[in-house]
Amino acid sequence: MLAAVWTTGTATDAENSIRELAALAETAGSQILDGVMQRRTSPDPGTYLGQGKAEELRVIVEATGADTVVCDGELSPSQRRGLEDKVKVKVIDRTALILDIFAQHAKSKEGKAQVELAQYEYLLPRLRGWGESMSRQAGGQVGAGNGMGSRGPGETKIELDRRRIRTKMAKLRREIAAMKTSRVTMRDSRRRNAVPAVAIAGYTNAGKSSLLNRLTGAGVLVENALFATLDPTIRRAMAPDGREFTLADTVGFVRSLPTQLVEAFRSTLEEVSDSDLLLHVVDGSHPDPEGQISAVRAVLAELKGDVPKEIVVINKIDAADPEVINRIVLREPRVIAVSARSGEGIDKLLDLIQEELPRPDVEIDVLVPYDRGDLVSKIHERGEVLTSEHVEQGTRINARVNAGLAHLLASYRVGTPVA
Ligand SMILES: Nc1nc2c(ncn2[C@@H]2O[C@H](COP(=O)(O)OP(=O)(O)OP(=O)(O)O)[C@@H](O)[C@H]2O)c(=O)[nH]1
Ligand SMILES: [Mg+2]
Repeated sequence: MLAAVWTTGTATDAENSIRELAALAETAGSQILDGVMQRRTSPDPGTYLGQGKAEELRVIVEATGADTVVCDGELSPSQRRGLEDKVKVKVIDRTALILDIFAQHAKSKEGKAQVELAQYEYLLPRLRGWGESMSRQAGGQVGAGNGMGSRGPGETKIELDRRRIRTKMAKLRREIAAMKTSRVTMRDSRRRNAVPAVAIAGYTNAGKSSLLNRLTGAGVLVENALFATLDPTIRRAMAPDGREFTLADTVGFVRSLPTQLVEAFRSTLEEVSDSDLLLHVVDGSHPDPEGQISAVRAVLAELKGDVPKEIVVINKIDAADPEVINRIVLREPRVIAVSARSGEGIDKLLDLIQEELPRPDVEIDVLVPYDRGDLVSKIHERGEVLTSEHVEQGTRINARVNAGLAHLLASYRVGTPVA
């Protein structure tokens, strides 16, 4: 059963919101039986829904045999307990639901540690409330089986006292920090080789992994499910002019992403803020793509550091309303419409990426002998070739490269290089 209190925005916003909640609950593996929605200035402090609506919900729960109520918001411990007492089945909120999906999808050691940390963060202030209502309702449906919201360090470890949980959290933070170090080292080595980093970010299910696959031929899992990708995948890609860059697929964003998750996934999300260029993928066929764009930007704004230069990539144009696409194109300064599925617009996207990649800063004029073809390829991969000509003694190239490569090529310089 879904339950939502609708406080601001239009009826369409409220509908989109509950539809997304349904998609999230289905992704977590549940079957939606029904839902109730209530218009109120604010949620009831005791039971989230108002008394009348809560009673209505109880009746539907009984009639349908639902075993869980999922609320579209973050409930205080007492609201959750209050509503649970009323409807007599387990009540979870949107945050717990998202945490549950992340727990199911985390594959890497780092991802698992990050989710576990976020779950503890969510659990800690709720510990007492949950424990009480659990023991009061022992034998009932609450806590029976492994339903939604009970995976990970949930009910089984509930007896752990706060101090032990805090110790565990500190340990997880240290582990995550250590894993971050190895990733930063990898990133630094990419930096040294001056390979520009491009990150793909965007709302969940926008088609980020599909785009990565389309641009690089990587076989990353694509699924019509929310949060299919949790671990960043990084692949090499090539601009039309032959320059290399890395392309990173990242975890999808969602409206009011639980702050515990933003916190726990900070090091992963830094993959985005540390990149040279951001491809912000938007599902053009979604009912509210602009809402998705602002939700993603709100999460990005929470990260430290500068948000990199952004290209808005409107995806799924094969399924989208052209008017909606036009609306977004007019609003965004750097924007392109593509279909990762059909390949439409992908060439133009690659041209745009090439234009926006950081430009290497040293201009060189070199004559490379024919037996150093390796250097010529390096110039093509790492630099921006302005002119290239085959002469008797070798290949004469005028290009922009980074300082490291310019140094490597110093002995092949012709005339005076322009810095
Ligand atoms: N019609 C259409 N569907 C697409 C297109 N690109 C992706 N999809 C579909 O959209 C769904 C989500 O695609 P993914 O690539 O997994 O999306 P994602 O952004 O990586 O999603 P998460 O990792 O779950 O956040 C899949 O069912 C894809 O087949 C497209 O250009 N057109
Ligand atoms: Mg994905």
